[in-house]
Amino acid sequence: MPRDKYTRQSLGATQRLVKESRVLLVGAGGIGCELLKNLVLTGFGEIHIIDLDTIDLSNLNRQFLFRHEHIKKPKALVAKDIAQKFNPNVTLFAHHANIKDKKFNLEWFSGFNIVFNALDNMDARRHVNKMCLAVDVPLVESGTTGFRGQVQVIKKGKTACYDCTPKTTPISYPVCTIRSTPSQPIHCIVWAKSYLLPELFGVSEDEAAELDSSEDADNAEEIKKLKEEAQALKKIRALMGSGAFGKHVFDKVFKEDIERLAKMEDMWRDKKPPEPFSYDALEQEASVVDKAIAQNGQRVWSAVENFVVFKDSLDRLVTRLSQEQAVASKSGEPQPSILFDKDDDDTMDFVAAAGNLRAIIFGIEPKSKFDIKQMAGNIIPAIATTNAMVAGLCVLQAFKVLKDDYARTRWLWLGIGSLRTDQLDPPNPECPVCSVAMARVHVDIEKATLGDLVQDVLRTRLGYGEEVTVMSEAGLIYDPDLEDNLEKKLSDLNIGDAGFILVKDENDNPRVDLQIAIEVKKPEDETKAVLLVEKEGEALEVPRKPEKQAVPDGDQVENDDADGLVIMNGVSSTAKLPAGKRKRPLDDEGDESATQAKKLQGMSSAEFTNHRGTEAIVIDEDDGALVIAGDD
Ligand SMILES: Nc1ncnc2c1ncn2[C@@H]1O[C@H](COP(=O)(O)OP(=O)(O)OP(=O)(O)O)[C@@H](O)[C@H]1O
Ligand SMILES: [Zn+2]
Repeated sequence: MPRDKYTRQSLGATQRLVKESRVLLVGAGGIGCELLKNLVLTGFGEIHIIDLDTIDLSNLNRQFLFRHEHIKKPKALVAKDIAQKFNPNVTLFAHHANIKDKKFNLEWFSGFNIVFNALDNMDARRHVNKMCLAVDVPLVESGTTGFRGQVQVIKKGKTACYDCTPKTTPISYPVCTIRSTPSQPIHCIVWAKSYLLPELFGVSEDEAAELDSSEDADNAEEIKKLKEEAQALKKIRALMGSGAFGKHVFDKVFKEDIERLAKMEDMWRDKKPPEPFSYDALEQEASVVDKAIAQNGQRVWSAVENFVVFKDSLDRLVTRLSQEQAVASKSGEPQPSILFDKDDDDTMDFVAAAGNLRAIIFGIEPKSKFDIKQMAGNIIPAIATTNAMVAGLCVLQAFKVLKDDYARTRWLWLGIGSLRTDQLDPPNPECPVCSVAMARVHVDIEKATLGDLVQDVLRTRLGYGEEVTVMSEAGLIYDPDLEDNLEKKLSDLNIGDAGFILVKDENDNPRVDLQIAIEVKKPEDETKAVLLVEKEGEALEVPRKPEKQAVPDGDQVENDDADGLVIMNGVSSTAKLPAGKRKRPLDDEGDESATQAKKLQGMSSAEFTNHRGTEAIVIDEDDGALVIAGDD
């Protein structure tokens, strides 16, 4: 029986497209391993895998292509070798490299039918987004955080791109919650990590991203007091090195500041006021506690155990800072500071113990060091099944992409126990990446000057007037008052293969911004050093900016309810569904605990910013099989 009998049966005509396709998979980590397996088993003809990393022990629990003997070997190469065994009929290529490497230039990207992102960072995602837009190759973008995940199809001119939606900034907390009225363990942990530790050993609280000052004006009186408190702590910092430093710090933050807060009766009308600690009382009990307790990260420490770890870690940090200061003074380097790092035991012990002492003062449940490490380090566990589901959804979307059926591609949101589908947004007309016109130029890098680009391409070929500015990735390189660079070679201006140039038309009735992708390749017309790449019969024209930018229609997709699906058990309700299928609305709408968990975990993911809460549909077959309505 031919190996592809079943895929042919289930995919029909699409199978030929799959077989003939050339795809790129960026990232061979959690999602990447699952996705590669799916692509190979589905029979995608040629698959390129790229990953810059080597295999680590911690990857083995979910990156199932890797085994213990592969540790320290390149992910891309091992993934290729293992996946190849699943299906000898597909051709695999592995690249152990950074996708941002110049050798992966536009020409290389343009050779793929689809690109899949299975990455873990915004920088690489943005790069791939930009490259795919520049060569008009569709991109299937995906990501997971814990039990949540998403898949987004990106197609130039038809859908929003990765940069069309602003990405959320990391989670922050109001200053007053952290400094005066904590109510949850995370507030005490953030206090220790982003206030106390930096005040004593690092940069000032003003620079801590986790502290949100936007409500300061409403609490002017309290904020003034808090500033005074911080000033007093700075004075104590000057005592570092003296024998009594630890006691000074302790008394300041766990006694005096707390006594001041406890006196503010208004604050404690509905809750128990904080109770200060006595250094001497704890010191008496401490003699029976071994400081090695710090190594027991699973058990929640008692007040006195936290006290011992607090003093011990403070001593370790003081010694370390004074040694680093001595070295810096000798070599004339700037004064060092100690920053929080969850994998640095000294800072981790300090944050755990100080955070717990504060929690006990405010009647908040203390946590184990292990739990505090997760919270302080914003560690969100990677879940193998979430990755697997997201990887499966990527392939389902890819079938529609291959058929050029963008009206049916969807934005998919995997939640806790649910899967929602959403229409893809049209491109955002304000997007700095995809709202601009795009062009490619071939450049003879030995000869080409900025003048060639401005004169031959912008003025002569595209009809730009005098008032034009040109920017490279490093900044402004040309405007009517900055003509010095015109005679310089592009290479001398650090513009090379896979670089981008942004052109802004400053004339009356200006054109939209133009992004020019640079490709180092001798132009076909040998008389030219820079040549615009144009498809035959499709001369590039840069449109004028509309008077008032209207939101374009994009490729409006129909609202096809039956295309939505949710994977869940259970039944209810009726709707526009194929006969024999049943529907019920999502049940994690307004899920407080999920929202809270997301906040606590510092889920900064842009992944969830665009969620519009569309009602989703459950489709169950009577036999329990999942049906994907609308996927023919
Ligand atoms: N610029 C890049 N070029 C190529 N591969 C990249 C680039 N940036 C990230 N990656 C790869 O993308 C993959 C993302 O996978 P994943 O999110 O599972 O991360 P991980 O590093 O394997 O696991 P974790 O971060 O949870 O320890 C990683 O294997 C990483 O090496
Ligand atoms: Zn965009």
